[in-house]
Amino acid sequence: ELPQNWEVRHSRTYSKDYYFNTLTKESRWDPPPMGENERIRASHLLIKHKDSRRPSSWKEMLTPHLFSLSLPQEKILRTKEEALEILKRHQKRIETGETTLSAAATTESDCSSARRGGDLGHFERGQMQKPFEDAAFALEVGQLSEPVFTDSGVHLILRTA
Ligand SMILES: N=C(N)NCCC[C@H](NC(=O)[C@@H]1CCC/C1=C/[C@H](COP(=O)(O)O)NC=O)C(N)=O
Repeated sequence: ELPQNWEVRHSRTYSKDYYFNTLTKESRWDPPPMGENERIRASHLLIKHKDSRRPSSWKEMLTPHLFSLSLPQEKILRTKEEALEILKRHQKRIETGETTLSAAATTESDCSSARRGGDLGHFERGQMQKPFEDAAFALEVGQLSEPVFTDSGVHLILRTA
């Protein structure tokens, strides 16, 4: 059995079989391992903090700062610890069924995916920051992660496919 999009082909030049990926057009002599280019789908709720790689978000722009200069992208000032506390409150509300990850992400996530209920679409290994990828690929479909830290901030991840 081969991962999705891979098939066995025969090389007449070398008179031996090889493996061809009909999607990426890649060819290999050795069979690709199962689960290597597995694609999953996930949504997330991201709470950023002052040390995030991009410490600003659509939400900060909408928060009316009466007396501060309305800079194009307000800087997020909360600490990483404060971000974790905020995320843990959302985690509890989702785990108790009081809300859903999608509803919480829509209003609370600092990622632009908030407008899609946190949906990041399908992705393979190699696309997301490693801590996020490892956590997402370890989830069963329908399972919610514990808080995950990346350079973006602190995430809750729900694997959806
Ligand atoms: N394929 C899809 N849908 N988009 C490309 C994702 C690129 C990827 N992004 C991430 O790893 C962060 C952590 C997990 C989700 C994610 C979302 C970030 C978080 O916000 P930011 O730190 O960028 O301001 N917003 C968008 O990229 C990366 N390699 O940087």
